[in-house]
Amino acid sequence: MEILESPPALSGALGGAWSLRPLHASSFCDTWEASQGTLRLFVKSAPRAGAGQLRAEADGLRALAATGCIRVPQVHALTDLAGGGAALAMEWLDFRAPDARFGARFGEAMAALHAHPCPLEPAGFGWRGDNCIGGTPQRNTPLQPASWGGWLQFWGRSRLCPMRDRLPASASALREAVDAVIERMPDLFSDGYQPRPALIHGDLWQGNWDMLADGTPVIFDPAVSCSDPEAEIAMMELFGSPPAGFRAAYEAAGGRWPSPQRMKLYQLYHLLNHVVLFGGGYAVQALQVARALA
Ligand SMILES: Nc1ncnc2c1ncn2[C@@H]1O[C@H](COP(=O)(O)OP(=O)(O)OP(=O)(O)O)[C@@H](O)[C@H]1O
Repeated sequence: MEILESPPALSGALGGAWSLRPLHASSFCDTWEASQGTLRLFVKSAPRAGAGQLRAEADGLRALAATGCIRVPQVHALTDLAGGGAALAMEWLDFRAPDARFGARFGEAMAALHAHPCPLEPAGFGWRGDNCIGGTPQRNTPLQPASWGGWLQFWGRSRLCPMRDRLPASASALREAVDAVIERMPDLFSDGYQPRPALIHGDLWQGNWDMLADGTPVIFDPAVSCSDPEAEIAMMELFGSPPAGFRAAYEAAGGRWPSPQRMKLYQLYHLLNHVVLFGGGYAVQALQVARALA
């Protein structure tokens, strides 16, 4: 992606006199290191098309920070840019390679987040606004009651169905398999598990967590919602895996690992998203998972 915002314009939008160093461009935004004296910020800027995604990211970071359970970059400013764009400035964080005890600290922090009371009022599944998963819009229309039945409806209506509808026309077998999974969903809870809504990061692949110099785990680039926490673990297990020691600490602190069937159910959503975004071999993998569940 080309750099869309000129450094002087962005510096002005952030309050002036910032020295800006371009870092990289993702599918929807540019990233910058902004410095002013000893103050450093990590800044994302996006044109109109990506501005909503940045606003949702800021909202998600603030919601995660408000739980007090896990470290996220603090939002410094969310600013409008000319032409309907937006810039999200957050504190600059220096990461280190995870140490031997990192997984345990991370597992404890995630268990605390998943045990934290659902911030939606009244409690339910979804979120106060839609956001994006990767570059794909994610529907979060809140759904009460916060019961097992409510969760099944939410995962069907707001997760699997919208993603199924975005599949390419050529993916008719996959669409049918997804429909069969939706029908079968109640059977995947025959162990009596009753999910309750908790705030989850929502997109916790290996590229969205790291460690600070003092050992503190940090999560960033969220796609939050109030969901079954098992869905978070399933995502962590899909692309890469949680660090050594995570699972033992997570379970010791009261977190629950998904059953093999629900692991697949929740991973299917992200695999479908990868078919939508990248196509190719993800369609084969998604079809295998869907057929194994249906
Ligand atoms: N607050 C921060 N301070 C310093 N570096 C950061 C910060 N947040 C993220 N980074 C670095 O920038 C990289 C990209 O961040 P992030 O995932 O939020 O951006 P993105 O544009 O959505 O990227 P991608 O498209 O790769 O997901 C991260 O992998 C991390 O190394």
